[in-house]
Amino acid sequence: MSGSNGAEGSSATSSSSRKKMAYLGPAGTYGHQAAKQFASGLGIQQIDLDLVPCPTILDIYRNEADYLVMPLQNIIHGGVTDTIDSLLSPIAGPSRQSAYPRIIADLDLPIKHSLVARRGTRMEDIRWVRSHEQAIGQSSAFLDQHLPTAKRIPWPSTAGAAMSLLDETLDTDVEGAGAAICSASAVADQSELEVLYEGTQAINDNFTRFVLLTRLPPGDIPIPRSRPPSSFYALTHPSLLAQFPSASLRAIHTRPDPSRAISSSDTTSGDSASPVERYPSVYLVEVEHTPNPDSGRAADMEGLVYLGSTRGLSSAEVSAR
Ligand SMILES: O=C(O)C(=O)C[C@]1(C(=O)O)C=C[C@@H](O)C=C1
Repeated sequence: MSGSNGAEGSSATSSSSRKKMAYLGPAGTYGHQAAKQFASGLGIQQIDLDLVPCPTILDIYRNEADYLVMPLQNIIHGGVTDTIDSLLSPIAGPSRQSAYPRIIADLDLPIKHSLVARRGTRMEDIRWVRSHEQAIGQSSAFLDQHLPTAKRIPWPSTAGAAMSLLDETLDTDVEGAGAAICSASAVADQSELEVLYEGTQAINDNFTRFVLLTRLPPGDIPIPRSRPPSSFYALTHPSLLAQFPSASLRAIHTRPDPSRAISSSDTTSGDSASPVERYPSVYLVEVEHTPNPDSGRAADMEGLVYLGSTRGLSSAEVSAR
C-alpha cells in the first residue's frame, strides 16, 4: 500500500496504458478495497494503475482521473449523501453541466468495522469516536450500548479517522481518550494502534455498494458484469418518473435542491405552493437497463439526465446522445 499522498504503481510502463483511478483516501479505506477490485475486474494490471487518494467523496467526483470509485449505498445506513449529491450535480444547483463522468459498473463490498484506539486505551476511558458518518451510522447500536456518552465525530473517511489518532496536535473539543471506527485491515501495519472490538456494524451481512464512473469513451472498456444491469437518471421532478415503466424502477434517492426554492419576496406563489414547489428536490433514479432507443429518448428530456449504466455504454449509444 502507498501512503495517503502518493499514487500506487510503477512509472516503468508507457503513459498511454496507465490508468488513474480516484478513490476516498487514505490507503486502507473501504473505497481503496473497492478500487482494487474494480481495477482487477477491468483487467488493469497493478503496474498500469495509479490509485489516486482523494480527501473527500466530493473531491473524487471533481478529480480528473480516468476512473472514479464512489460508495453509493449501504444496507444499514442507506444512501451515501456526498455520492448522491455528486451524481445529481449535473442537474441540481444553478448551472447544468454537459460534461460529467458516467456510471459504468457496480460492486457489493462486505463491510466489517472495528473500534480502534491507541495501544493501551481502555474501553471505559473512551470519550469520543471519529469515523465516516456512514460507519458511525452503521455502528450506532454498538455505540449506544458500549459507548453511550462518547461524542460521535464525523470524519471524511474511516481510515483517515484511524490515522488521526496518531496525530496529537489535532484538537478535540472533548477531553480524554478517543477511538476510531474502520476496517481492521486499515490499521494492521500500525503498531501504535490496536483493535478493541471487531464487528461494530449492526448486522453481520453488511454491504456497501460502490459505483465506478469514467470520463473515457465507455465503448472501449471491458465492463465486468455480475448481475442484471441498471441505468441511472437524475430527475428534477417526481412526475418524470412516469417516463419509466413502473415495473422497471429499482431505487429512488431524494436530495434537496435549494437553488430552485421559491424566493421569500414571492409571497403569492409561496402561499399556494405545493410541497414539491416549496421543497424542491432532485431524484436519483435507478431503473432496469434497457438498451436504446428508450434510454436515448429519455436522455433528451428537459429535467431528466442520463447518468450511466452498470453495463456501460457502447460507442454507438454514446455518439447517438
Ligand atoms: O471511509 C471509508 O472507508 C469509505 O470508503 C467510505 C464509506 C462510505 O462512504 O460509505 C464506505 C464504506 C462504508 O460504508 C463506510 C464508509
